[in-house]
Amino acid sequence: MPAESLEVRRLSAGYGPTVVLEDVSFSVPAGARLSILGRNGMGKTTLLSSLMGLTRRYGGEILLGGRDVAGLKSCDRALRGLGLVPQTRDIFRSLTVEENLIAGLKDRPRSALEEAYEMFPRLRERRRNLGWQLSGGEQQMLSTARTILGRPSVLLLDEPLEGLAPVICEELMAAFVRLASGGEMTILLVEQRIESALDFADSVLILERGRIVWQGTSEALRSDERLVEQYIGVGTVH
Ligand SMILES: Nc1ncnc2c1ncn2[C@@H]1O[C@H](COP(=O)(O)OP(=O)(O)OP(=O)(O)O)[C@@H](O)[C@H]1O
Repeated sequence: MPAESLEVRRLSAGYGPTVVLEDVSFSVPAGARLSILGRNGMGKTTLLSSLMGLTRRYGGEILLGGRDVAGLKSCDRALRGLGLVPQTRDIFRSLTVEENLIAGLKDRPRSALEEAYEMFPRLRERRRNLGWQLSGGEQQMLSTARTILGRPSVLLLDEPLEGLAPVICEELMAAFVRLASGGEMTILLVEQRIESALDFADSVLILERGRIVWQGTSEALRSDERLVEQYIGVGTVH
């Protein structure tokens, strides 16, 4: 499935009676890369979960390739092309690495597993190990690889670098950039490391208490230290 555009219009969502996201609107062209920033607890994970249909929606539209998927169940959104790599690394702990990857293939041939092993050689070495036997970083690799194997048209990444060694982080970010620039996927990234987030993305949005307080290009944010300090709470971005 090639990359598709994503447009979110006035989305409000939360958990049970608690509204977390309010009136969130943004759009990402097909094949573009967006980073979502904000301090802890500001709603970044809730935004990705809401796009995937895992929260309660109070209002708004989610247009994937121009068609509203907001009324669809999570599994149907996945079939339409949305793919989430959650912060919780939801791998099957009692299945092997290879069985986990096979579960992500959807209707693709088994030979496609090679793509995952090329991206993460460590997973090939551990392909007969069970999910629970993997380190945190390896679980992160497996969760990411399994979602990418399904070839989503819009990929949602929730802190995919957590627990990975710096050299693997760099390789992984380069792989994400290639997937987007090759027109294969549109990518939304939640990432705490602001430098990685800015290096990765064309554009950025900042969430504060469930609302978008700033949207613009990575370059514009990089050159405005005041904004970074105000909304993200860190100093200079180099
Ligand atoms: N399952 C849930 N039920 C009720 N409230 C929740 C639930 N998950 C998150 N929240 C609340 O929603 C708000 C936003 O949380 P969220 O996890 O989306 O923030 P975040 O920006 O991703 O934070 P972090 O950077 O720490 O991961 C917080 O106030 C949090 O307490």
